[in-house]
Amino acid sequence: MIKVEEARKLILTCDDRVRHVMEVSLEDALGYSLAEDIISLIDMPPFRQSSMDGYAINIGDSSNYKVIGEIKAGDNHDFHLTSGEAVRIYTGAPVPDTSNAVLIQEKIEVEDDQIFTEETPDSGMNIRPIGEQIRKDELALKAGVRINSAHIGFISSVGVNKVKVYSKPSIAIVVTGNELVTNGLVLPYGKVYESNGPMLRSMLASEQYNVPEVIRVEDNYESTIYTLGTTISDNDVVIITGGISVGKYDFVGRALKNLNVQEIFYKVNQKPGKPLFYGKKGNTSIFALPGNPAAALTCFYIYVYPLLKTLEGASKKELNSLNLSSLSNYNSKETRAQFLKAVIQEDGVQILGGQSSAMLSAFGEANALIFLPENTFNITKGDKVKTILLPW
Ligand SMILES: Nc1nc2c(c(=O)[nH]1)N[C@H]1C(S)=C(S)[C@@H](COP(=O)(O)OP(=O)(O)OC[C@H]3O[C@@H](n4cnc5c(N)ncnc54)[C@H](O)[C@@H]3O)O[C@H]1N2
Ligand code: MOO
Repeated sequence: MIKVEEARKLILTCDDRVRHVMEVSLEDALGYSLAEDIISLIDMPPFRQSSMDGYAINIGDSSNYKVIGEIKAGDNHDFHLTSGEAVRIYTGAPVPDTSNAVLIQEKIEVEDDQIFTEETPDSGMNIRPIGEQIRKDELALKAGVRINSAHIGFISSVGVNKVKVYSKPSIAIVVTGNELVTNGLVLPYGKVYESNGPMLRSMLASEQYNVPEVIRVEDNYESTIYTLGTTISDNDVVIITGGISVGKYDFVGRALKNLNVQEIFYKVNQKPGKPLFYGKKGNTSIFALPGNPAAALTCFYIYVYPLLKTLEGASKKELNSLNLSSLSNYNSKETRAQFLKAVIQEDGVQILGGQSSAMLSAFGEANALIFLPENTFNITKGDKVKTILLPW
């Protein structure tokens, strides 16, 4: 059985396919990874900008200033201020070249066209210099950045409205099992509601992937071969759940062999998710996740997620992790590496109850997975543990 660390390395290193680049408008760019550096088209801010509502002054010798005009945000007129003169100004408005400070209005007394201040103004105060954030032709975002909403705002502010990005992989979800019933229908004895499909679809949606319809396949060798054969030839990534263990009616492994899928690894020394399979056929990556729902979701985060990020050209491929103090004592006889559902609190991380790979209730409560390496039998409160942050 392969170790978690080796399996993760294989995921991150075994893909060398050429990625397709396309140009999208900024409003469609959320969740795509940049295929090229973004260079600022302008200085930002483009002019000396007031950061407060108040008075732009030309610092004089006394605390009195004469107000000679007004500049609002968006105005395009300049004033020539001499020492001791001021203009009324508002946040975001251009500060005249002849002004060297902005006084906030709360600290000003006004009488007709005269203002008085008790402040001793510092040169440059409350004025954002030209290019304070970024200069024209400077690097705004590096290729490989996965575009979030802040990036869209930032790129927009520097005048860029189209970006080159890598296209997203096409993904199929196949769930296997005679026992699966669509949620909303009557549940006969011996059956369970199909939950892996909706869970993985929503996971893909939340990460801005194209969301496929879930494909169902019964526990039958021929139909498993047929369904997997077509989905593998039509997609970049196929995510299968269930039927990958060793039972007589677990047909996924045998079907993948029949379809000449190259096994990269099968079975990882971990809990949950021991029977995880990862393989390739041509340029298609195939994951067979264990059917147990919490095992499937854990394997998604730890293995499928970094592969998807690799395929879409993102430079950051894995979930963030921190070393945090455990708030719980934990004992186990497990020799496999473990991923434990956990909640990060202000002063550390708490291990949740309900760790069974068949149970999703604790996963819903969790915001992190604690990773315990192989042969970790005891965790004592205060021990540092590797804590992987879930992206929700
Ligand atoms: N003799 C052994 N038996 C098992 C082993 C083993 O090493 N030797 N490994 C166990 C482990 S660990 C896991 S995990 C499971 C994985 O089995 P499969 O991947 O073949 O999954 P299934 O048997 O098809 O299903 C397991 C469980 O999950 C439920 N399930 C499956 N798909 C869905 C779905 N889409 N929605 C909701 N629930 C689903 C299914 O009904 C089963 O209860 O094997 C152990 N066995
Ligand atoms: O790999 Mo299984 O997930 O321990 O039930």
